[in-house]
Amino acid sequence: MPPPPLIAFAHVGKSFADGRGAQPVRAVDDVSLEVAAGEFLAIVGGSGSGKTTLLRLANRLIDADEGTITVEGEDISSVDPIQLRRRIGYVFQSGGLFPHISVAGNIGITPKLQGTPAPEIAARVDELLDLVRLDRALYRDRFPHELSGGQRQRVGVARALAAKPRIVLMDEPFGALDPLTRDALGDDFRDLHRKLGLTTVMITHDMTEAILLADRIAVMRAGRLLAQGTPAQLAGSGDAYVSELLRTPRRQAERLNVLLPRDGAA
Ligand SMILES: Nc1ncnc2c1ncn2[C@@H]1O[C@H](COP(=O)(O)OP(=O)(O)OP(=O)(O)O)[C@@H](O)[C@H]1O
Repeated sequence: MPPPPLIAFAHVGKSFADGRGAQPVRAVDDVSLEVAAGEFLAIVGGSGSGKTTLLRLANRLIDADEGTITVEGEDISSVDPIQLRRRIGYVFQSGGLFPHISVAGNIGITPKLQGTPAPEIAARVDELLDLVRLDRALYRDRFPHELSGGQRQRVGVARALAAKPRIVLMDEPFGALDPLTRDALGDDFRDLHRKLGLTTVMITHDMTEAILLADRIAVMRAGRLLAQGTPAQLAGSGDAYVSELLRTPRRQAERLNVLLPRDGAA
């Protein structure tokens, strides 16, 4: 028998009141999705398709209207949200760092809230800076505004890992970065995912990034889960929207093959 999934959504729905008296927005609509232990899942979809809402439902930043979500086998509706969030690392789109707290303070914030003694926090911060490949001496005492976008995201990843979670949720973590930094950070995170035995769910707009980093991809549109599977399974899904999403990486790969000679072949 396969091991039970680490995260499971079963017929999950979430609507938001419009606020102007119009119909509520159906942000997530009857989504059933399982994430296995050790898996790297990407959620891909256009703006407003419900990706962030689905992610935030998993750590109870918001609560579902319908359906059941289990994390490590527990129905999260009966788990204290603060405890739950300490078991799940969360990386925000633009780092989400506290601007008036140093890099070390940002990374150590969860252990501090958990009452970890200061020397242990300091050691953990150094370990995490090494893990995300930021020079301790240079970056430990800087403030977020003294960092590049890529460095901020590295700190965001370190902070998400501080309480040693098994699960990491990432909301478009590399979206705002230049392509080289994005590539380097994606590769580094993929290595961390493997080395630490994490289970990762990452939102991205970019199908190419999803194909390159994730084991499996879930495609959302208008709150619904349209398709899920490995890139090869998606390619065979036959869904017109999924085919459209796959067209760009495919065309780019073909064009690059023609235009860009391999090293030494020019
Ligand atoms: N707190 C909220 N109140 C009202 N409507 C909301 C709220 N959060 C999300 N929505 C609506 O729910 C829908 C899904 O939003 P969501 O942020 O989940 O999409 P997304 O796929 O993550 O989009 P993006 O890629 O632009 O971040 C959108 O129509 C959005 O306007």
